[in-house]
Amino acid sequence: MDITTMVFVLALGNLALCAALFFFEFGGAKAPSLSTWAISRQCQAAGWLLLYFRGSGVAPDLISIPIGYGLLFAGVALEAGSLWEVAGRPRWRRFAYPLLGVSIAAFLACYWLDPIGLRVVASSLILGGFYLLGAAALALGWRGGSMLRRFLVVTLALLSLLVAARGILVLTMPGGWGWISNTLVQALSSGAFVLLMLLTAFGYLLLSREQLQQELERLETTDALTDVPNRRGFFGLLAPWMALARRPGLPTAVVVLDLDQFKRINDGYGHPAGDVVLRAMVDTCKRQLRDSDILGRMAGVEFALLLPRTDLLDALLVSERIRRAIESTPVKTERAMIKMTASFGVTTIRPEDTTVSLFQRADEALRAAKQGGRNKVVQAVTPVAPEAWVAPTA
Ligand SMILES: Nc1nc2c(ncn2[C@@H]2O[C@H](COP(=O)(O)OP(=O)(O)OP(=O)(O)O)[C@@H](O)[C@H]2O)c(=O)[nH]1
Repeated sequence: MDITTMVFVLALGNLALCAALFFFEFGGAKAPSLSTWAISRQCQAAGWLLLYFRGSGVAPDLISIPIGYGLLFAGVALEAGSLWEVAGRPRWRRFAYPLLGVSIAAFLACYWLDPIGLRVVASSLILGGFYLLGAAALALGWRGGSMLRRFLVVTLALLSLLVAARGILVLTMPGGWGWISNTLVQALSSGAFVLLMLLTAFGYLLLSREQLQQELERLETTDALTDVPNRRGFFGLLAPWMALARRPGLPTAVVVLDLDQFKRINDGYGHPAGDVVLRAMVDTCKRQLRDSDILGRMAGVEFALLLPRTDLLDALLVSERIRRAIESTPVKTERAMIKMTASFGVTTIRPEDTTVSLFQRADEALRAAKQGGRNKVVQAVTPVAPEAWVAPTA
């Protein structure tokens, strides 16, 4: 395949991607990285198309080269940017735009000085460099990353180096290096562009799908509003401590807490304000807990605390500390400073406990706290051991 056909393939490939993205239903919440990526594809499609018109003699060099390459640089820079966005670095524009400006200026200077040799050097190094930046963004998630991500990092890096190698070879050995002629490197670099187009497209889409899958899995066990384990997540984390309670050693405490008269907050200030209060309450609780303690949202405004290696007395002290912290930390919302309180039911896991009996006991204590006037910490009633029970005498 000659170079002009290769460039045509690149233009058509990118145009096809643009068309698919145009008809893709973004929905209400359009991911910023996806919009950036769509724009990057449009720039690349336009750039390659202009270079194809130049190759087939339709567009004059003076227009097609600066504009065509400018669009290509912008497209590849934005593509790298969308990968930085996916990697959780939304401020990539601060660096990418100045770098793109400098790159275009350097390319124009090289083109003006030497329309063939230096132009090839500059374009290869700039494009290879931007692709390498995209690979670097993916490499940030190497540790703990999937095999797909690692494969993409390695192949993108190798192909980027192949693209840049053309520029380095032209610069250092204009006549080629042994059997590695410039024509061969040019063909390889064009092939690399096609592979880069396919790999970045499939890679980006598969990585997005992978991220979505991970987020769905996370949401199965995490409460979306407060970002703490939900009922299912909490029970999962509780299971090993239930098993451990059958062995001798320090007990593990479980506390159930419920915000008092929350309906009033919702009715008085609105549901969004209620959500703000819930999030703030979780922050307040977390500040009072150890790293090993676990806070979970059981339902509505009821939360549970798992305090490993904590006896009843310490659990009561922790609960009292949290109660006071909640009471003395009004939450700032758009409409008002909202004060709130919470009630607590405290118990420890017993060897014979099931999750049902454990929570029944804690819930009873919580109910007692509510009935006793709210904003209270109440410990669960300890059952009387059969041997300690003495029948009353008549
Ligand atoms: N804003 C907001 N409100 C919630 C959420 N989940 C549950 N609620 C509300 O929280 C209130 C909980 O009310 P209850 O626990 O029945 O009673 P309460 O008003 O808190 O009174 P006591 O528990 O008896 O002190 C209900 O009005 C729910 O609609 C949520 O995610 N966000």
